[in-house]
Amino acid sequence: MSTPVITVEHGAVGYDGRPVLRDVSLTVATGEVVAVLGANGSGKSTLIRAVLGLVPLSGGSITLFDRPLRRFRQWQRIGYVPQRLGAGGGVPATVREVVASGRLARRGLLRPPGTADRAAVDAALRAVDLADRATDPVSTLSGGQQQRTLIARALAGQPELLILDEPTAGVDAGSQEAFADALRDFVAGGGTVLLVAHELGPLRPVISRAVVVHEGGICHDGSVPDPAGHHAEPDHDHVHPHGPDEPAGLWSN
Ligand SMILES: Nc1ncnc2c1ncn2[C@@H]1O[C@H](COP(=O)(O)OP(=O)(O)OP(=O)(O)O)[C@@H](O)[C@H]1O
Repeated sequence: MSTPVITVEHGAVGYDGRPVLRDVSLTVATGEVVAVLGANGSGKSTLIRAVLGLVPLSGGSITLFDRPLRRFRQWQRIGYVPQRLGAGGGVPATVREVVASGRLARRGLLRPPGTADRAAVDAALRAVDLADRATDPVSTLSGGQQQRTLIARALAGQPELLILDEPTAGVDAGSQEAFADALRDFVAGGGTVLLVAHELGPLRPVISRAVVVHEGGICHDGSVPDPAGHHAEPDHDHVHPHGPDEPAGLWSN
């Protein structure tokens, strides 16, 4: 069995005393691409925020790279792309500047960027297919390209684990394909991915495992279940086995 990158054991989280996650256990091993699926408000974002230490656990434990979360200090090993954060926001930064900011945790604020920093930024821009837009202001990009800029920023830090909250929500088809390719390359290079998604679309073949969150617990952990109405899609190939415990429809809106 490969090394666990994330281990959540009996994790519980509540907001203002209201339980949102209860008794959640999850292990993500090196090289896996795990999709966290579930209906709106089921607790998907809360789960990944807990893994990142952004919300405290009210019960259970989490380890990252075999270290207890409270003692984990090597945050440069993790790249995080939060939900719907506009990269533009009126800031006149170029795509390259935003991506280069992903190097800060590695090189520190006071040291000027070196050859390795520039090479990592170039590689991240290529990975998301935005090298030709590097000198453009982020505000001139489409929503999907802005999202790819944020993914490139995370990749520029050369993380071992990428955590993404709805990376393809509202993103055009071209950007979704580019993102799927970038994930494939990242995993081929030894990376591990945990992402929240509603629609998998072009990501589906890249996902190695799906975890479905339902009412604060994990109700499915295994192969990617069919979304509600998926059979109606024109490209549905009708070859998926339907297990008895398959929570069809639980991860639709
Ligand atoms: N900071 C917060 N304070 C209080 N309640 C919160 C907070 N963040 C989330 N919640 C509540 O916790 C529950 C789970 O939210 P969460 O964002 O984890 O769900 P989700 O599955 O990611 O939903 P979505 O698909 O809509 O993003 C919801 O009822 C939400 O309203």
